[in-house]
Amino acid sequence: MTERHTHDGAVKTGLLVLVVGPSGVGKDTLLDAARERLKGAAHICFPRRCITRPAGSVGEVHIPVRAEDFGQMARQGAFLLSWKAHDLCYGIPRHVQDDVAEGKTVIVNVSRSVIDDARSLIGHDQVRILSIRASREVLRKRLESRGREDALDIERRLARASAYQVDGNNIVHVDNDADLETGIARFIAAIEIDQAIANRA
Ligand SMILES: Nc1ncnc2c1ncn2[C@@H]1O[C@H](COP(=O)(O)OP(=O)(O)O)[C@@H](O)[C@H]1O
Ligand SMILES: O=P(O)(O)OC[C@H]1O[C@H](OP(=O)(O)OP(=O)(O)O)[C@H](O)[C@@H]1O
Repeated sequence: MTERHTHDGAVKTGLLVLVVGPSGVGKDTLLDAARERLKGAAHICFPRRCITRPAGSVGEVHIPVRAEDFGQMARQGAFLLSWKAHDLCYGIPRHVQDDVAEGKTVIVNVSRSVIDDARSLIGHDQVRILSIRASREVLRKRLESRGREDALDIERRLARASAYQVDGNNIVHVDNDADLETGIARFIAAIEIDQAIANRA
């Protein structure tokens, strides 16, 4: 277990917080709000993801990577975690492992399919899962309102919603089925619970 001692002697245990949930549930929106509201917490970081999605697309600010370069980057060890979804490739930069080892809390949006990989790489006790939930009807409305995908891609994303079950330990479910401010408050509260647990570690 890696720890970092702050100026007041408090012990900060490194954490990798994985934000997961079906497409359209609100992961990126909640992360953007948390990034803004927690920007004063120096030990909490929200790294950008490498995605083969064109720069400037609707939604998250990501690190654009050309599809023809992604495979080589992965083979060269550029990513701690990587996966394919929605005809895109996603990578979490390798430095995240060092950030956690230095005692930081790192919060990232990942596929449900890589949760066990993260637990194996980082250690079960240092991985927390924030599982964002909303009904299928809400998912459809949000994907349509987002306007980033066409009708076929929306149907494919909705079909994928039930493709994975989130199980194991250190999971906090966050229901994002109400108004946005309520969802943000619940999300921030879940992060603060993780911080309290880490401080007691
Ligand atoms: N609680 C909420 N209430 C209303 N709209 C929301 C809420 N959470 C997210 N949204 C909207 O739903 C859409 C999908 O959110 P997004 O963060 O892109 O989801 P994900 O990253 O999980 O695919 C966006 O247009 C976003 O503004
Ligand atoms: O494997 P799953 O758990 O179904 O997740 C599929 C993908 O959706 C999310 O990405 P992204 O946020 O770019 O897509 P979204 O905004 O449509 O959720 C997540 O980071 C995965 O890359």
